[in-house]
Amino acid sequence: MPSPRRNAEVRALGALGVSASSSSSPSSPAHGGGGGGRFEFQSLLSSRAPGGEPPAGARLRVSDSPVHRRGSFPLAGAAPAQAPPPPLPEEGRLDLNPSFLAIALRSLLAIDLWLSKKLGVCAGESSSWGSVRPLMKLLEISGHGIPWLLGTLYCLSRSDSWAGREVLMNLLFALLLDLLLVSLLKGLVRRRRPAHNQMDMFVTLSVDKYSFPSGHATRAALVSRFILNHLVLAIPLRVLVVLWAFILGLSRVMLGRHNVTDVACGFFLGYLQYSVVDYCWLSPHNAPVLFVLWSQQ
Ligand SMILES: CC(C)=CCC/C(C)=C/CC/C(C)=C/COP(=O)(O)O
Repeated sequence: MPSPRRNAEVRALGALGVSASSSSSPSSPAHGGGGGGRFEFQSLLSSRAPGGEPPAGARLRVSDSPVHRRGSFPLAGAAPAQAPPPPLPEEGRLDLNPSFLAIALRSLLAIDLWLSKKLGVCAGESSSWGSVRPLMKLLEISGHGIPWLLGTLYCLSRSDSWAGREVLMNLLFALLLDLLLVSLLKGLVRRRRPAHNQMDMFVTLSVDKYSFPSGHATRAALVSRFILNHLVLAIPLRVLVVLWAFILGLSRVMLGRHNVTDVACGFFLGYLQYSVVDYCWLSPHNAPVLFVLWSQQ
């Protein structure tokens, strides 16, 4: 009997449109293209007995491709192959032993793309929720880096208390750290924005052609955590801050700017960034240079 684990792996790959062993087109990235290799799940399916006969658990046909037929085992009950197949040459063979983690990640990505497309209801004027698009774009500006940076600088210049200056200086540091980290990650990961996105965003940096992680989501999580921890607000206002962050994140997917994972990871990153800011909290004691402007007045 094939082990349940093997069957599950083969089924999961089938669901993803990947056959466990097949002749693949070199140009097809979904089939590990670029190298023209075949996916040969050797360790899954070819743990043969020393005599060349496959173990009972390996009597599982996963592909009908000619290449695989040559190197695979027949279905249980079918006539056995006349001679054991010659081993595939090492060169040019792409061994792929997908772990459950890899399959889970691929499945997650497939779900991510599907869900993001479904939720992208404001991606264009003609989309099903196209009439809400202007509102979503307004929300987009509310989480943009420029208003937050300029707003913080303005408040800093007007602040007349040390406590206020300290908080604002740390908010400025948080916003700059966020811009830096998001730009670095976008440049490293280079995940393209969804195909249905229209690139009509208000002032962007060059890395903003990439989508992972969502800068709006990191900022929303960072700023809302910052506000909740450093401003004394009535409960309804606190709820409003959390709602703003959540809706801003959702609007990124609805506008077609991001996939769901870009936003989810963005929220997580922004949450972590706040912890870093809190840990490195700047004050006139540990960073007097930053406060020197005011001490001279
Ligand atoms: C000081 C400095 C370099 C300011 C630049 C501010 C700026 C242009 C930020 C870009 C904000 C933006 C468009 C982020 C993209 O957000 P996603 O949610 O689409 O990743």
